[in-house]
Amino acid sequence: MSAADVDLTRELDAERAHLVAAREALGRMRARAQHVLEIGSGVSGDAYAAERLGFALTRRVAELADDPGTPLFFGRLDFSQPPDGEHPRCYIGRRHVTDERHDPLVLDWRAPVSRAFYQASTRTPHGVATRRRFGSSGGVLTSFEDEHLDRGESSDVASSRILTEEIERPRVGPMRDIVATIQPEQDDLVRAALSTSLCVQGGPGTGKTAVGLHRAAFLLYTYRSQLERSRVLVVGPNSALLAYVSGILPALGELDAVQVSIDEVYTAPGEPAGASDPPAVESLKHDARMAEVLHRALWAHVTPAADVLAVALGADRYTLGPTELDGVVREVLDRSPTYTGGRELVRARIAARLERAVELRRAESPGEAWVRRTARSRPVTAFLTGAWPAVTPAQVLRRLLGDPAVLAAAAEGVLDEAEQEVLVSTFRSRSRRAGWSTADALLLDELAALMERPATYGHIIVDEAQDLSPMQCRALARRSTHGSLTVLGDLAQGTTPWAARTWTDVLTHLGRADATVEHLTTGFRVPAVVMDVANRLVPTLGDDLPVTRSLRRDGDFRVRRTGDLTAAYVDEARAALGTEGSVGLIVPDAVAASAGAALTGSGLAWGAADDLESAERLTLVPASLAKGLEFDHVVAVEPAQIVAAEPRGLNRLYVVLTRAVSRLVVVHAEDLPAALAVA
Ligand SMILES: Nc1ncnc2c1ncn2[C@@H]1O[C@H](COP(=O)(O)OP(=O)(O)OP(=O)(O)O)[C@@H](O)[C@H]1O
Repeated sequence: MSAADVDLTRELDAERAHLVAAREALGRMRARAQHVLEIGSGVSGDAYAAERLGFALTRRVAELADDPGTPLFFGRLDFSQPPDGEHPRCYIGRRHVTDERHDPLVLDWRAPVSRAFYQASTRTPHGVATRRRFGSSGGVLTSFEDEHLDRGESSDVASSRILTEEIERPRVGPMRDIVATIQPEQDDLVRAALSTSLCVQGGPGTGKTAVGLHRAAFLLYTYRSQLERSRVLVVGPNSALLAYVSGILPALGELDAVQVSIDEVYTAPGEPAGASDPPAVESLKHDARMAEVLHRALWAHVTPAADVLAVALGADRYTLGPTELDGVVREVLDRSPTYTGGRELVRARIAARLERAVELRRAESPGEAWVRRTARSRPVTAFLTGAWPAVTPAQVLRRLLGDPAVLAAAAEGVLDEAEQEVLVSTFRSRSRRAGWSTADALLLDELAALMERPATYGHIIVDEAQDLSPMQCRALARRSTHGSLTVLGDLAQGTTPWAARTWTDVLTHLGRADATVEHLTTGFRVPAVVMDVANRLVPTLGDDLPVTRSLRRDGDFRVRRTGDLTAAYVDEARAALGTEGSVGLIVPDAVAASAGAALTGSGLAWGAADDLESAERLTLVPASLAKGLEFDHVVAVEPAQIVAAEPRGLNRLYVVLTRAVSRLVVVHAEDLPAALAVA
């Protein structure tokens, strides 16, 4: 061993000793939190406060859990000019660890000081002399790399072995966090202020999902007290992607974000579901024009007063005539209330008018109790039932879709006759027990929000946002009226019939037309040999879409033409299982069931794409569920059939071809789509 090697070994030993000390300190922090929890749960008093305290303490204990498979820090900064009040040397990790004197042993990656770890360069050193990155295996430090920024040394991903290894490591199990290797342009997005609404356009594998989730963790840390009340919502396209990424925030110590699929945002738990709509009807229900139709349909329930309203007090009778009643209704309508709130306001104002009439005649107030009773009295309620009836979203929608005359009145000048006709005929042809369709749930949510404003979130992060319909955007917009949004997506990967062609459309429907669109163009997932093939499709997918430049020089791409498709893909799946990492067999939706049977029949164990519990290395993925997922080895089956299956079939194929982390094999019997075949 040379003298330099001896120095390096000594240095690594010193770092390992720091890791041991940090682990011990974390253990003490956790023991203390556990102790406080035990004392706290013995404290009696206000049950609500006790429950909240217990919850906070339990969470604190959970946050301080140590994962022995991951070192507590992944980087170190030596400052030549430390920021005010900071130590000249800082270790950067997933959470703060302090010793018994409260001195920091590890700084949370989200702390302001840690920013320099991600951003420092020779040009803008942020006071950093040396940046150290640690390599590790199974929780043990195995190596480190130094960049002496003060000597003009700076490495990028390509020249850093530790960064390259992290990016190229096989993917096994769910998606992991990227805190150790966040790139400067990603870091800018992660750390944007809570008040900033962002839209991130990026090609496949450029880290949009990762950026969104790390942004959630950053915001929850930086604006803790504000967001504890107002909450963060993370929205994904489907349960398969949520299952893949749902472990990241808990691994970063954040247990409080709500993660749901887009349908879950607006599906009311109590409403029966199960019906489906033909594609044309579904698209119509996702169209922004439906908002106007629903608005009119609901407010059409408010009608002029027909009779005099009379209440008695003792022997006296007090009345309000139709003109006066209509005046009250008009005053309330002018305030643009919600339907339910407006109804209650009319009730209160009528009671107030009657109170005034009593006061005028008797020169004394009838008393608060009388006013309250009168507001709830039979005559007042009867008037409201006629002029401003209590209705539910389901009643309004059933009447609208079930009665051509009601629909015609609400849709006049908005939907043409053919559109009205198909809405009604589809609804009428449903069996009584069919329940609502997913698109109906969206309409019900729109109606419910006209009646009562929904709870809002402090921040909403929405992934695969290119696929949102105008009506889905509205459902998110009304849940973020007081908050901000992070909108992530790729216009080239739009596959829904209503997928956006421009971000301006999406942002406008989200009520954030002024949000800036940021671009990510470096791909971290798909190797260059595979990306080059997928990029051939890009010119056919939309206007002015950028191609993605892959950072990865490894990887492999093959095409296999066959007369026996099933035998060929089973064979490829089996061969792929012989190598390291995860395997995704992506098939046209129509053959998913038979592919499952073929795999099982051939003795290959496999898991379903949305099965969180599956421990199988082989996953069978219908093309429509591939979005956002990734596998080391992808076997993509029959591109022509994937393309033919839907109007945006080429976009779907682009999604399918960009799921591979290392190797892609395309297996086909039919000719390849022309856009792909061009070499
Ligand atoms: N800075 C980084 N360091 C290491 N890995 C990264 C980095 N950025 C992204 N990755 C990895 O690249 C892969 C792709 O990231 P991600 O899924 O977030 O991309 P995406 O843009 O959402 O892709 P898609 O559009 O295909 O859904 C993931 O495995 C992610 O962990």
